[in-house]
Amino acid sequence: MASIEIAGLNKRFGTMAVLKGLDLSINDGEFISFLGPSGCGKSTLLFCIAGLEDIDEGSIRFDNKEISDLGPRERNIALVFQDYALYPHMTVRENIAFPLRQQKLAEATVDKQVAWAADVLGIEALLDRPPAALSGGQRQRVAVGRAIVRNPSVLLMDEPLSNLDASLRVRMRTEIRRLQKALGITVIFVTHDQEEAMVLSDRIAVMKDGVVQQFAPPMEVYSEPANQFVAGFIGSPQMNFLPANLCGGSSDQILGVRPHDLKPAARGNGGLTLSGELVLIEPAGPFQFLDVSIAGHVVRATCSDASGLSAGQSVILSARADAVRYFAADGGTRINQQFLETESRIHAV
Ligand SMILES: Nc1ncnc2c1ncn2[C@@H]1O[C@H](COP(=O)(O)OP(=O)(O)OP(=O)(O)O)[C@@H](O)[C@H]1O
Repeated sequence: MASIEIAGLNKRFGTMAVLKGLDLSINDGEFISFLGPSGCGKSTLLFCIAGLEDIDEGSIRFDNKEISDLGPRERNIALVFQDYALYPHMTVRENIAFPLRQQKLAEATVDKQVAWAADVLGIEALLDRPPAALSGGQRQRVAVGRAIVRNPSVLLMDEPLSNLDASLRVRMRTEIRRLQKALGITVIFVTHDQEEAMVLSDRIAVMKDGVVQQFAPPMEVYSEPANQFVAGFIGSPQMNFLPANLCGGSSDQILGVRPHDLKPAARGNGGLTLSGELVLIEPAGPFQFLDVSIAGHVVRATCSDASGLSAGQSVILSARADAVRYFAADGGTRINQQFLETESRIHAV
């Protein structure tokens, strides 16, 4: 277990700046996700923490000790990759024991630690099998077993679930969270899957173009996004964005409202009211999504019963005032402004 302090971290590949002055402070025992679109620098940041990539400027501290000049083996970290990287010619037992044998620990200690890791992960029955005789989920458990067997200070995971099918991913993420809580270990988890980051993490670092856009607990990132990029990246379906002046606001602002907060209504309900033409009804299990065209902008709303609605008709959509967010049209920074209702906010098609 360790706390991690990253300050002023810059990383370049040739002339390309990939990490740009990153600062992050991670508490001992926290589960942190690095989340962002492909190429934003998540894996590079993870590899810098692991010692697999050198940094150009800045510092990385574990428990207040500078480690950026140490090699990977001296950092007491463990890495789990997407492809598990198990040794095919070794049994599960030998795979898990491998990092301990490299440390030249006594065989009795190796046996005890392997038995402990196998017990924690529920894979005792698999110990004598080769990796080829395991399912994807079992291989993933073995990779985690090999990572935790030497009690690392920090567990670094680079998209560890992305090779698994959807239902197994959901099961394995619950297991990873349970394991992390049981061990109290600091985990950094790289993913581009926002749902995975939301359910697993104590805090999420949302990244774009080598810069951390926001570092906060999942619900804060969702409800109080720092900027339009975060607001659009977190939440599915994506937050609706409209020029604020369409709804009586300022022309240098963008108004944002989530589909789940926008519902059809017989008339305005005192919050944001929009009217437009219903273009599409999309069933989504217990509710339906409605796509509504408003002055050339299609917004998405949610409805629990669309039986009285059909494409082509006019609809009124309503959201509570406190569900509305504002962003600067130039740069996207969040503007901390309350939605104030006025008649002019009702937009007729
Ligand atoms: N060894 C390297 N040499 C040169 N450029 C690199 C190297 N590794 C990564 N990059 C570049 O650095 C940028 C960040 O890559 P990185 O793998 O960190 O992104 P990522 O957010 O993890 O993306 P993904 O989700 O696709 O894995 C990308 O533009 C990538 O092409």
